[in-house]
Amino acid sequence: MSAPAPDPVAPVARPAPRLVARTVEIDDPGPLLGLLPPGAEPFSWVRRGEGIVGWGEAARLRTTGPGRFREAERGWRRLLAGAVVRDDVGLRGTGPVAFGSFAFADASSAASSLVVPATVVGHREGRWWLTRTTTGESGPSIGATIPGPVSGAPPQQPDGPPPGTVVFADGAVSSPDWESLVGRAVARVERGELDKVVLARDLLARSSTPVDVRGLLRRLAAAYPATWTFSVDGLVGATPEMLVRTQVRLVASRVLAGTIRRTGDDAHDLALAASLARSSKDLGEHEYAVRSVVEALTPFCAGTNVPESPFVLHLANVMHLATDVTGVLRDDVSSLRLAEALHPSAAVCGTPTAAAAALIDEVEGMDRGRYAGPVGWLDSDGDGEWGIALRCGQVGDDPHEVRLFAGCGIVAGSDPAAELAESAAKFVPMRDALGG
Ligand SMILES: C=C(O[C@@H]1C=C(C(=O)O)C=C[C@H]1O)C(=O)O
Repeated sequence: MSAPAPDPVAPVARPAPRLVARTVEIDDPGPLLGLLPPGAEPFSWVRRGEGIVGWGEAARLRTTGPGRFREAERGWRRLLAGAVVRDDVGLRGTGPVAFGSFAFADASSAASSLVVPATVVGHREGRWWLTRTTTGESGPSIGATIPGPVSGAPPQQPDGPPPGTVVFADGAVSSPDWESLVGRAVARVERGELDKVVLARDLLARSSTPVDVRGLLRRLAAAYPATWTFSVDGLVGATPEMLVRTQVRLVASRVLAGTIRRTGDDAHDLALAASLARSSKDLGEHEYAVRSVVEALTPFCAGTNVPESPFVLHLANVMHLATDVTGVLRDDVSSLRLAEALHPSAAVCGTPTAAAAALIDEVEGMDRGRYAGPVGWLDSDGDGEWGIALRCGQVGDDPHEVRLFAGCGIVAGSDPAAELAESAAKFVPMRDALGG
């Protein structure tokens, strides 16, 4: 006689998955981005060769809506509560880590995620490490097992295929329409409805061959060494803007706002940098962004340090006014909690935040998805690094397609044609990396 079928309504005991992570020190395996294997979704957070890369998936948390940060953080803590960790290195970013990327808007249809890769390789301060993480059901047996032995460094991978031929098409809004909506936003600012709004546009890239994200990352890192080269769930880019980084009780944020295009002529670019540093329009736009970050950080800090005037950050395509804000945290607060508090800063939304967000909703004509949202990673202590997802593109379900994004801060006196040209300059990193 066969066994009775299980009662479909009987409660099934389903213990939370248990993370089991092991970190070991390894010899220099060569460039981190060269380690990403073909055929696996790549995770990356790398600047000047340091940072972390990962592949494979041990665990994934998916959230949406206004509670997307809190829910992700709760999920991460739940995963860690039962984790079995052996970490022989003990640096920031060793032990289990989650890469994350969060939607810009509460109402976005894009899901936000925290993903724990099965393999992570990291490099910082002259040391390299390898973390392998698995998930099992919790229970007495798995609790006793640490994966191992962890073998040596993974090998460097051969270069992927060369980029295909890429054609670009308008995204949600054509260039002339975007210019006119910028004009309408300038009028609203000049009427006093708000001080600043950041408006973005998208471009659709179609490649003759499937896009190789690993190749994009390598080309972005080579051309933009001052940026953080990221890849999380198909969102790929090289951001110059650090929303928040924590290390024990120290917190830092790099605020950018105020932009000028480079010409390629060094002497002329130096003169442009000097004019940017004196431009009252750009200094005003920058001040809004710095203030929004300082106001969001202050409740968490025993003290903050805000330089009196910005410096000029030189990238290959543009130069930005930049301010590095630092602080000492009062309490044990995670980098993700701080990213939530800081998002959206006036660098990507505007001032006042609610009015700017409403105007973006009203006129931009697209869902930003995870563009301009926090992207980065956090570890089991809550320390991590969260950039703002800029100079990036979202690889589609069809790997021949990438949706690129760029935006500009609009204040009183902004010129729509100049803003369109600035947005074009901000597309350059991804356009070049795609081979277009
Ligand atoms: C919105 C973007 O960039 C932001 C807007 C800037 C500006 O308007 O000057 C500068 C840097 C970023 O904070 C983007 O790159 O898409």
